Amino acid sequence: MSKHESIAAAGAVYYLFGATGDLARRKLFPALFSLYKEGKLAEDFAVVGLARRPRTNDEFRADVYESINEFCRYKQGDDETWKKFADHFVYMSLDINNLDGFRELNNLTEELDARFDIPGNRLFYLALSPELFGPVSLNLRDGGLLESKGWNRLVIEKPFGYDLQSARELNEQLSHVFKEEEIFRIDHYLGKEMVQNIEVIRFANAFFEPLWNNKHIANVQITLSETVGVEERGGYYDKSGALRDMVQNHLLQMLAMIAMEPPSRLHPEDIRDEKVKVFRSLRPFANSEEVRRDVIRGQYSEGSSRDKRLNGYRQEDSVNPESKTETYFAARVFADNFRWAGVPFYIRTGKRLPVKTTEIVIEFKNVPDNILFARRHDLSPNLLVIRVNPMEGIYIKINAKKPGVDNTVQPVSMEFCQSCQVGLNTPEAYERLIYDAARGESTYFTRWDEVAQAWSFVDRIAEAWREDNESLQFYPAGSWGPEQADKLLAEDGFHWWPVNGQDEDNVIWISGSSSN
Ligand SMILES: NC(=O)C1=CN([C@@H]2O[C@H](COP(=O)(O)OP(=O)(O)OC[C@H]3O[C@@H](n4cnc5c(N)ncnc54)[C@H](OP(=O)(O)O)[C@@H]3O)[C@@H](O)[C@H]2O)C=CC1
Ligand SMILES: O=C1O[C@H](COP(=O)(O)O)[C@@H](O)[C@H](O)[C@H]1O
Repeated sequence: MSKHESIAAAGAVYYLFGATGDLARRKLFPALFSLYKEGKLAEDFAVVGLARRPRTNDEFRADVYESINEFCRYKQGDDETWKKFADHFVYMSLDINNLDGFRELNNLTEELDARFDIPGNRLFYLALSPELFGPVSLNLRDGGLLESKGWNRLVIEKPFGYDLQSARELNEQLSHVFKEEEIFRIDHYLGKEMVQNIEVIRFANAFFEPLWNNKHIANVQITLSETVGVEERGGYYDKSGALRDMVQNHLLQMLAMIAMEPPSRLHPEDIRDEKVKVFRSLRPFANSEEVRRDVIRGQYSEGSSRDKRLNGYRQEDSVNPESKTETYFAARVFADNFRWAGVPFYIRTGKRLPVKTTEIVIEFKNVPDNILFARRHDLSPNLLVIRVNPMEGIYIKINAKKPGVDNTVQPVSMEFCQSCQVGLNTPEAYERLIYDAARGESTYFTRWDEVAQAWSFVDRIAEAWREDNESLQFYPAGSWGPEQADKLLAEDGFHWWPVNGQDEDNVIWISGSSSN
């Protein structure tokens, strides 16, 4: 057996619903090609692109070729690899609502099984708008596509519902056709290297785990900031807003990874059980006053970045000119459990902020007041910063003696820059997630009870906002969002730590990256 064969996922037919769409072009084709290049897809697979638009197989392969050229971390390179890869791709025009089309798809599948020696495994990837998730599942069943002798898996994109009620209805529809263990709900943040690294940083380091509690941690800050505006996605985003688009999923998932107890076994269900416990312990907002006190809701107005004028949200195409949708969200959240009692988690996300970054900051409590240092110097708190995106790495900030005779203390940062070591060529989240789904590894997919708990937390906020016409704050595009988000921390004696170490002029950097 060659090295590659030992890591390849089991052969399967991959049905890519939404094959002419944006996600397929920017993420899914490139991810499949990278997996193929690395031997994680052997030769016993086929990809069927599905959408309504007509395409010949050759036209479809040309689309895939262009997408890889533009977005893949591996370019096609040698023609031989590309030709072999492209040969596995076929296209079929299909309307989700046409059951006969699914029967035809079943016939095509039999041909592909025979041609590529595929053992009857099926992976259905729904890169479609969410209202089609239910109908596709029913037609897959009624069209006979689930009757093969191998496994069936459904990979489903976000958003999973609009609120708890609609998520329940969707889940109910899917559960008539697929078992929970066959459903792989994507949250692409769980596919990111540094989000997966949280478990290792926490549970494989004697430095951190003993301190990982309310005795030693003062607060946790999670920032997911974006420079982009709503772009062409107004149709979707104006109904969703930051709360549903980013908080219900990515931000709460990262919070759960930080806050969860160590699982008793490294089994997907044990890990997901621990995350559910965190969601259950989130203190629900009791009424709209509490939401007003602890949650900031903003929308970008006209502004600028690097001398470029930027439209306000309401001026964007396909957005209601009187929209009250939030493009910024910040909140103070508590997990009411033994480990985290009293520790605020500050979470924020926004569009049209000054930088694109995702960072998690763990701020430790200061050492006790002592005659040696804490009374004589203004000590900076120790920080552990996990850089998720786009730079990957961690740094810790500690206090050290400034060289010289006057015995002063200065902050020193020690950095592990993962991006500098492996370049910007780490696997994309979608590569990892497609590979995991093909291997039946569900750890980094969200289970139904996690999704439901996250919705019930978020729904209380949405409900309070529905009645409230005043809490929306406007912030200039290109700024760090409403000032109220700073006040939220100031009330507790904290401040947002600058992202990317931006104002760390006084910090000495000790890098763990370049010499390796
Ligand atoms: N784009 C992104 O970056 C991200 C997207 N997502 C999620 O991924 C999903 C897809 O998003 P995206 O690719 O941007 O959407 P697009 O609108 O770009 O693509 C939608 C796709 O669905 C197909 N489609 C629409 N109606 C039908 C139908 N009745 N029958 C068959 N095919 C149909 C379209 O093809 P045709 O018109 O030819 O039928 C097209 O291929 C959504 O759930 C989105 O929320 C999640 C995270 C990021
Ligand atoms: O799911 C989404 O995520 C992207 C941000 O993802 P990233 O990997 O680029 O950080 C966000 O722009 C989009 O609105 C949202 O739907």
